[in-house]
Amino acid sequence: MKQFNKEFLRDTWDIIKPYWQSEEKKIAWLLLIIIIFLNLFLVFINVLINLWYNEFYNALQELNAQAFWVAIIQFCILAFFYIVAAVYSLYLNQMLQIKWRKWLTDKFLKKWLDKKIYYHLQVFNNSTDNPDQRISEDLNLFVSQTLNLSLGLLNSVVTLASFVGILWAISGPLSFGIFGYEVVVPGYMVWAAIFYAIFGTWITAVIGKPLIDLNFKQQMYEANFRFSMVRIRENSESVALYGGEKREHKHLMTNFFDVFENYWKIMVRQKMLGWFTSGYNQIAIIFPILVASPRFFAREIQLGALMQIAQAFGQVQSSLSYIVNSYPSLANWHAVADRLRTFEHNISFIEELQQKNNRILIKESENLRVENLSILLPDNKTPLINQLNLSLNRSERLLIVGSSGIGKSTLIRTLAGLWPFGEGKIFLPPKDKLLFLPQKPYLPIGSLRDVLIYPNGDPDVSDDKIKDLLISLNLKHLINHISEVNMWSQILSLGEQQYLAFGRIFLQKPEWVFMDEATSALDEKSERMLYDKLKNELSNSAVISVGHRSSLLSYHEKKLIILGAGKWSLERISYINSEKSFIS
Ligand SMILES: Nc1ncnc2c1ncn2[C@@H]1O[C@H](COP(=O)(O)OP(=O)(O)OP(=O)(O)O)[C@@H](O)[C@H]1O
Repeated sequence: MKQFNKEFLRDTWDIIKPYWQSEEKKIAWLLLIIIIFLNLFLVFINVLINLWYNEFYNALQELNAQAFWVAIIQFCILAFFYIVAAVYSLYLNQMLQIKWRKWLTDKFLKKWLDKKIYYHLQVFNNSTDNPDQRISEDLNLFVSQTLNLSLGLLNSVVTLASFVGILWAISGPLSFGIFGYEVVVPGYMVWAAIFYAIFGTWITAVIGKPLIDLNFKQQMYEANFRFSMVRIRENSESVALYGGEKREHKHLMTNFFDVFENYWKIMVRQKMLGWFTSGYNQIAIIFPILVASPRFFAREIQLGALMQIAQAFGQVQSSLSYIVNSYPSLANWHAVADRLRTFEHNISFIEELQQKNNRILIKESENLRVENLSILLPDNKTPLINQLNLSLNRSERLLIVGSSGIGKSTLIRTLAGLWPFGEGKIFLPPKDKLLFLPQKPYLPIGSLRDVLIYPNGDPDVSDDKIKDLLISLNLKHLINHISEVNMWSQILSLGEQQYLAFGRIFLQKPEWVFMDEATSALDEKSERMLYDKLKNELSNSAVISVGHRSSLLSYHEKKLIILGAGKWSLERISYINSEKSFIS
């Protein structure tokens, strides 16, 4: 098993502890205490049922009908309390699990989405595979396994302690002669149960050990297989246009082959285990009676005591087995906790990276001002832009140009506070006055209304206003679908998506608009229409655009040319005449 060292325990405790000290701590502790109480109560009823065995079977042996009926009524009462406690123990346990999971999910989601960590994890730290899986599956497993393992162990220890005493008291000593000596084994049934349980669980562990690793791999292979299909779904059009079905099919079947092959290994292993555990469990029914029978036939004990011994033996053996068997469960729990720990460590790594690289100072101000801004690649050496200085008022418009891959988007990323590599100062108006439109228009899953008000628009904006906007954006055919929830990014053309993204500007009216090739999929006429509308409706808003087309020049007053190797030049765009032709 992986090591339960100090570091592991400290990190795992750090994941467990906060919930029990949070604002939900009262209800959490109350639920936990009730669950523990119910578990102990169940053990107590088991002890009473064990005593009942004695009376019931003695009544049968003595053909005592009255005692028989009294025992039946006693059993009904015990069974009633057992059922109520068992049902509520499970119900409250699940309630605690889902509450704890909800709290942890919220915490992890916050951490992941806070300070753009999700973005930086993806771009700068590839070792965090599938954060989605960590937050959905691993948190679920962690919570359920932590509770079930600790409660299961508590239950087993208390059961073991209660029944070892009973078994010791009722089993009596076994005496036999060996080489002429009289050997007396006190409480011999206890030793028999310990021997039986340890033997059984040891063999189970030996046969079942490879299953831990196999089950872990099965989860991973299933996730890979699922993810490959999700990728096809997301890129269905591209795959269809390329006609890549054969290649995809082959790839999916290669992925599925891992699932198949691993499952086959699990099957074979489980069959081996099945031979043993079925036999072991069957023998467990007869074994204690067999071992206790000499005293029964010697008339030292009655049928009642014999059955009581058998039941107590079963309890001791099964709780001991649980404790020894918790080995694979603990290994599984360790693996889950490890994945959550690495996730947390990677988040801290990114936070450190952000701190270390915070040589780009971003401060609030009324207008945009950039002072001595140098932007580097993530190697922290290769320059994209050196010592950039520029300023922009609210009424000005800046066009950023340069060849592909030269660093235009990276400058926008830096202004947005996403790019940590470099140094210098950026003075920017407050975040709620800015709107960034990225190169790939992002349409969240939801209605067209949700798409348009994303991320911070007014949710109560009237349908009429949205309809008018859609009409003005040449999207009249969408006005009857305003409230239709859909994956719009899969339905609308790229140009239509850029229209919608642009629509956000007219609806949300930001004072500062940053656009990274936000009209690249539109024809020149549509692009002009949008920029004209922008000029008319948001005449007091500053615009910073990245673009390749010369037709964009007429909508801007300044031009920043990024030349490569850190070089740049900033120029004022001057009109030659009013016929929309320009030199810069
Ligand atoms: N996460 C990253 N890790 C390493 N290099 C990166 C990363 N992101 C961008 N780059 C590199 O930075 C350079 C500038 O990229 P950027 O996206 O800013 O170019 P661009 O001028 O916007 O290009 P285009 O006009 O094609 O959109 C490119 O060489 C790119 O490969």
